[in-house]
Amino acid sequence: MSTAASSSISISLATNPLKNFSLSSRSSLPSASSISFPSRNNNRRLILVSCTTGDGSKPTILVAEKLGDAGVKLLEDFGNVDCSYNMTYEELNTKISLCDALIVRSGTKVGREVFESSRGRLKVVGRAGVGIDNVDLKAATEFGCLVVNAPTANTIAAAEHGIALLAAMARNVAQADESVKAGEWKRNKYVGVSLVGKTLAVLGFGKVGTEVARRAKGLGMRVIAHDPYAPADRAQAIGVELVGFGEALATADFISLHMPLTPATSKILNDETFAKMKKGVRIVNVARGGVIDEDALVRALDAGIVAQAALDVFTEEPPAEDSPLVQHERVTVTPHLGASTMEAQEGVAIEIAEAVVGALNGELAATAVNAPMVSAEVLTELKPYVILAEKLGRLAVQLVAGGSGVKNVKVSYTSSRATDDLDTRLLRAMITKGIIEPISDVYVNLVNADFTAKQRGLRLSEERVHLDGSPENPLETITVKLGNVESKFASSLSESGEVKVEGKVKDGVPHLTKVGSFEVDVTLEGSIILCRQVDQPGMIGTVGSILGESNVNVNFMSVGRIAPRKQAIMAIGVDDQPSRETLKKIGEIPAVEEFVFLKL
Ligand SMILES: NC(=O)c1ccc[n+]([C@@H]2O[C@H](COP(=O)([O-])OP(=O)(O)OC[C@H]3O[C@@H](n4cnc5c(N)ncnc54)[C@H](O)[C@@H]3O)[C@@H](O)[C@H]2O)c1
Ligand SMILES: O=C(O)[C@H](O)COP(=O)(O)O
Repeated sequence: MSTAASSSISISLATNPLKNFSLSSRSSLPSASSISFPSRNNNRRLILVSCTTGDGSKPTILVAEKLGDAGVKLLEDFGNVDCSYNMTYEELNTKISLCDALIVRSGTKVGREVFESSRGRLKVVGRAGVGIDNVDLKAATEFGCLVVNAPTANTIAAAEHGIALLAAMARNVAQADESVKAGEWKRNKYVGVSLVGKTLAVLGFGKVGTEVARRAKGLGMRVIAHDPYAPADRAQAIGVELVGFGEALATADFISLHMPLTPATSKILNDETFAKMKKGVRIVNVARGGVIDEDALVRALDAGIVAQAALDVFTEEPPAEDSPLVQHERVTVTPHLGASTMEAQEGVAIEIAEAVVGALNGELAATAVNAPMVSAEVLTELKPYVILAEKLGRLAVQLVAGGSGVKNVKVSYTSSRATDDLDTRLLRAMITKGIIEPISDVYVNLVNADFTAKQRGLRLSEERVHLDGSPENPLETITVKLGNVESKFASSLSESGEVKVEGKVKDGVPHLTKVGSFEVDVTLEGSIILCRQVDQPGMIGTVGSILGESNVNVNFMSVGRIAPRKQAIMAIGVDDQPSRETLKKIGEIPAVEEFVFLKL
């Protein structure tokens, strides 16, 4: 048992002390213990999103497009795997309500209807590849569904395909092949152009763009690149000059596209931008069809601005058979083969299977697309604070009369470390989870916490307060205050009228250290009974006996008081849920002015 004196004397108590008690619980909630944390030496396991199925049954993983055998095997070792290729959108929407995870490539649209039809069961979408333009990320986030991709395993394959198309286009390989097979021998017609000494503009200097640039340098080309987000030193290191978009267009003999399809890059090559290119430019696209206005490309080909194009990707896949672009004599096409090497497909399958299994285990792969990433080291250090954050949110909301009225949340983090060192996204998400879940049937995780808070009109403001002292711990205290609410336990109100709870981590264990203006000290395990009483001898014994008689195990007790024989708060940690009858007996102790039972 520990006793703490209140640091603040001015507590406003109701003139007619409330004698109330309330049972607040939601036993079906996922508990903080379902969150798993990475070991320090496993860098791939980075953050948490509680994706576990909850009832202990094996998860069902729907694989909607051909996935390499090694990946399927990994999935089968973990869950029930349903490989259903070539489903219609309607079939997918029907099946999805029975699935915990879905794995797709670029050929499956994962729209809002998929998340709606899953009715909350779908916890992770794995994109076996890079581009996630076929997944409705906004809808996924709203539904708390994690999206992971496999961003690295097909980089080389895509770059090699880009180079293959570049060389094939320059030397008319596809056209000449078709001609010879048709019985012709037209050596003069298929004279090509050389690559050496020509300028290649790489648009999108990310993973694939960089590998294309490296290979093009090896072919003796001058390589420039445009990418507003690429670091200059990476370009410099391989002898590539980063230039503005206009300069890239105006100087390139060849343009190779390697940016993602986003609202900003959609139809980035259009009538206006084609007009700025060198006459006779040649274009390769292994990124996404949508980055080119395909009608404008046909016009530019016909006008002689673009001499040739080599395309692996199209706005609609497959494109219409009679597409003037596909049928154009000076256009070389492949059916989205960039990632299609044996090696890349095995790699992608393993990469995505590991990420999906990790997510279903309650971890998050380093390749999360719609959730913040926190390094393994930070996560390990923050682990007890994450639990503290959720429990403080859970306690605070249960202290509010009619908890659903909570709109204003103020969170204060004190730390003796530099305040900008503290990444609070994880803590904020867990406080939100703690506040929202006890008063709704919404499942909150790291993916949808901010969205859910916004949707419910919950305004959460955070402040980081620097304390002098040893920066050994990432945090000293976390305080959660709920403003503009009425409390069902008047003593939990701060001087400024907010429901206030404060906690800290002691020896790795989260503790409640303050309620309103009263200091307490109780571990945040099991459930808590808070009693306000007139401080007098025998109170602890009286309450302890009532609980003991009902076989309720007390794990911790703490009393915080204003002054001897004045108001005090007794915090009692209990392992078991007391019956209503037991709680009623506590409420009937004459010195008890108000009390509340809170489930963690
Ligand atoms: N054809 C295929 O089979 C195939 C295979 C792999 C990748 N891809 C596609 O290739 C593209 C690139 O893949 P990656 O792995 O290199 O991705 P990446 O994220 O590593 O690189 C994309 C780069 O594009 C840059 N970018 C974003 N907006 C831009 C803009 N407006 N202008 C210029 N650059 C911009 C980004 O800063 C980033 O550096 C993606 O669209 C991906 O889907 C296609
Ligand atoms: O974005 C990608 O990874 C590529 O376009 C590959 O797509 P795929 O998985 O459909 O081959």
